[in-house]
Amino acid sequence: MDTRIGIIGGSGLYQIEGLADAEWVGVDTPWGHASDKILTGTLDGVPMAFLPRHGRGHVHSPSTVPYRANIDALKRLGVTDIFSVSACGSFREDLAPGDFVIVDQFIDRTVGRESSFFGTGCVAHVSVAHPTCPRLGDAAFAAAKAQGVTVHRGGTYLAMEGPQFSSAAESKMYRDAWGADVIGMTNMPEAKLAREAEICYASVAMITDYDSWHPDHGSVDISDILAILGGNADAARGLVARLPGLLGADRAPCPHGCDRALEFALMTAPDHRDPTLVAKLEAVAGRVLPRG
Ligand SMILES: CSC[C@H]1O[C@H](OP(=O)(O)O)[C@H](O)[C@@H]1O
Ligand SMILES: Nc1ncnc2[nH]cnc12
Repeated sequence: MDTRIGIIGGSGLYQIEGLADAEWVGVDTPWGHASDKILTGTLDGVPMAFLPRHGRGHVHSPSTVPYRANIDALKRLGVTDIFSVSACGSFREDLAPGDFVIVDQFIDRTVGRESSFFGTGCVAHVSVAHPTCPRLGDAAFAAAKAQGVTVHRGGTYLAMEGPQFSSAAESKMYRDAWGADVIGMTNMPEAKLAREAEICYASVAMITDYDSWHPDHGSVDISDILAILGGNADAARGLVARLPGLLGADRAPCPHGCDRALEFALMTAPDHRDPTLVAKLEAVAGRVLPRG
């Protein structure tokens, strides 16, 4: 199988440079429009697909990002491995603004977002006990190190609904009682949907602030975040540019099974499946859902 790397760029990362045969392509999905067109091309001989999560010009809020359409569109383009890049607040003194964290766990506090491709007429249960792919995490960590940024391997990302930032009480609870390391508004349900679509997923958190718990730092403020993001954009693009060289063009099956997540996940008996939903699932679950 061939590698195709998908990059979902978060706040401050709306395009990447250096792709050969670069082209912004629109992809139709049964889940609606993706956040934007997708920038396709190759880098070091590896096919790439870049999607700005909020759209160019930052049109979508964390709550209105079309997460299902985004993952479906990347799957349709043949993406095998997704790297998410996100701005995040920090709950730890040693995760300082400007640092990168390779997230490996999530606490999902989002509400009211469509968080599954499956449902009535085609029920499936995938495991997200380990929601990120260690192979991609290793690559992101190595790329960040080579880029010269301060990077931390592993951390728990609390996904909140937003768009408002947390209260000081929430911030302290997430940190002290729940043990979260970083906070953002977008990696859920994105990571869950990538797992359902059998795409490996890793998350690079760019720390922009100490949220609102730190006694020596004021409450999180968007102007501080933008200043850090501006300084980080080149490092994020440099990290991305190193990924094709680390992953290579040929892809073996994922040793952690991300690309076989649906193997035993389907619950609905074949003769009870809703043909309309099954048709919508063609891209993300066609491997395990043969159509008559
Ligand atoms: C610009 S601060 C808040 C905003 O930034 C993060 O988005 P992303 O994960 O796409 O980088 C955060 O989750 C909020 O959506
Ligand atoms: N403190 C914070 N809370 C939620 N999302 C963020 N994105 C960047 N900083 C954040």
